Amino acid sequence: MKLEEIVQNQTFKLLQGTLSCEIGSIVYDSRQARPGSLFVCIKGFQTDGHLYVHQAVELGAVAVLLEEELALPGHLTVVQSPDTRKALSASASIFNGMPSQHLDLVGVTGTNGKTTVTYLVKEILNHAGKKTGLIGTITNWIGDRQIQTIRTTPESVDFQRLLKQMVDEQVTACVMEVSSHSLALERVNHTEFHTGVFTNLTEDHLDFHASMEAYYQEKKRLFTMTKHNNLLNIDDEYGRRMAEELRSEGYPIITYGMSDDSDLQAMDSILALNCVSFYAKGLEIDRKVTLPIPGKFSVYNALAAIGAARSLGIDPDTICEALKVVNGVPGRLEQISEYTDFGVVVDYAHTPDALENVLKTIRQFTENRIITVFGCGGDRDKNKRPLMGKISGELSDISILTSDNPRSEDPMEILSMIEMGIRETKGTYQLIENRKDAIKEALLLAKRGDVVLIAGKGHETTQTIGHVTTHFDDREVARLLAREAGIHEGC
Ligand SMILES: CC(=O)N[C@H]1[C@@H](OP(=O)(O)OP(=O)(O)OC[C@H]2O[C@@H](n3ccc(=O)[nH]c3=O)[C@H](O)[C@@H]2O)O[C@H](CO)[C@@H](O)[C@@H]1O[C@H](C)C(=O)N[C@@H](C)C(=O)N[C@H](CCC(=O)O)C(=O)O
Ligand SMILES: Nc1ncnc2c1ncn2[C@@H]1O[C@H](COP(=O)(O)OP(=O)(O)OP(=O)(O)O)[C@@H](O)[C@H]1O
Ligand SMILES: N[C@H](CCC[C@H](N)C(=O)O)C(=O)O
Ligand SMILES: [Mg+2]
Repeated sequence: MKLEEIVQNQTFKLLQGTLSCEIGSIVYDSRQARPGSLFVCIKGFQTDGHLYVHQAVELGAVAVLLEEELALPGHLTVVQSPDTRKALSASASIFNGMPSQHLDLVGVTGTNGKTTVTYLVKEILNHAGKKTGLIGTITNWIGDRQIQTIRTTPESVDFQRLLKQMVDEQVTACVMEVSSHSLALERVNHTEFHTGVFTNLTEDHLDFHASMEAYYQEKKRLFTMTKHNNLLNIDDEYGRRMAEELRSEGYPIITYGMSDDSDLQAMDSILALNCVSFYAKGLEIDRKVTLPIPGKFSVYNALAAIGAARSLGIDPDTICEALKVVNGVPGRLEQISEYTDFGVVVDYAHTPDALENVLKTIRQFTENRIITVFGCGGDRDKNKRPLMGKISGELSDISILTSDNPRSEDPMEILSMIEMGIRETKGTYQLIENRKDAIKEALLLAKRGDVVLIAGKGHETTQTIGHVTTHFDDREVARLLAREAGIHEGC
């Protein structure tokens, strides 16, 4: 595609060269440049893409889109933009043929529940016989083909390319997680969402967003990009506020929750050990729904999925049949079946709200004590550390504080921040920096009827300490320790 076509609707200044040059790929990382590339310089949080133009040119880039003027070889085309992040997403969308216009795209945002809701929606759409795409934290899917991912919501170039691939492979609907980072960093601009879903908004990512208000405003941006419906959880205070604001701004909304004024309402919920069931009223569902995932929050996730599926025109019978038999989501309330005397559950709760919900859910079904192993990520929101400590102290019988991707921070420093919160409670706790040792200790302490909750890493298969990332999977560790314990007893 010619550069003039790519930048046609953008504000830019041609500094040198010609817009009629042919572009074969768009890259924002100099290391990805190849002959025919357009290299877009992004001023980032860690470094500045302008520093790597020469590497991109050496690798074959023929054009550069930048913010700051640089002295560059005369054969290059150089275009200046006031905001290269915005220019990147606009260019990526045009370059890939505006793929979001050729399939039904559902965007799910909120602090907790995005991955779970996207999995539920995908299962419903599969059940309805649709070839479906999924973009999110654990993995991406094009129909039955799995594609690895490192981001919850990819950078615009990678995102638009993936959507185009889906369109090329006859995917008719895609459901994706839209993180607040992606909204703030313009990753999903120039995208047409069929339906938007808001799960909830609670404390997280305040390292990145200046305040809860800023976090809320970023999330809200998704709902100004939707063509058909916006589904909002009005039992959440931010969801209710968003519904009121969007309604008065003229955007289409559908509300869901347990409140009487919800368009889609869950009534008479039954929360059982391995499932939830409720009567779903509204959106022509009007019947009992069962979901084989426990916890009150599963009722909300199911409502969100039902609403999204109805918005896409899926009939109520298909939705309910699909929900009845859904598979659990990897690393979300995943039980480690090797343990029979006591329960062992791995869950991705890494925010105060998620930890509270998951502990309250487990408490309902625990005969004896809850032993919780958890930590907090380094180089991430520090405010949540004492909050999570307090929640675990109040809702667990024993807490074992340990490392969860300490990244560049001192692991013990993170633990002492969590400890500040737990100290406000009467909870018993230990600090064990090494995560495997911490899990082992919890399993040694566990007695008949207890539940060991290993929280924070869920499906993750790595642990990052300093700049070193090694293989680590809570589920594997728990299974390995079960085998070791078995061998030990056998002797
Ligand atoms: C805060 C944040 O999201 N940062 C993202 C952002 O980084 P950045 O803009 O600061 O980039 P940078 O590293 O300073 O580099 C600047 C530019 O130089 C380029 N560069 C760099 C080195 C080089 O040799 N050549 C080169 O061209 C880089 O490609 C980049 O374009 O853009 C990068 C490229 O897309 C991302 O990799 C990076 O994600 C970082 C690693 C990250 O950890 N992001 C997390 C917080 C994130 O996005 N998480 C959300 C989930 C959150 C949730 O809901 O829970 C997600 O959607 O995944
Ligand atoms: N609707 C919900 N409300 C509150 N907590 C939830 C909800 N759904 C799931 N959780 C809890 O939050 C954890 C994370 O769930 P999930 O992965 O679905 O959320 P997410 O929004 O995708 O998270 P991330 O931002 O890390 O991608 C789960 O392991 C569970 O403990
Ligand atoms: N999407 C979240 C995941 C956190 C998971 C936790 N295990 C950690 O590493 O902090 C984030 O990037 O903040
Ligand atoms: Mg997720």
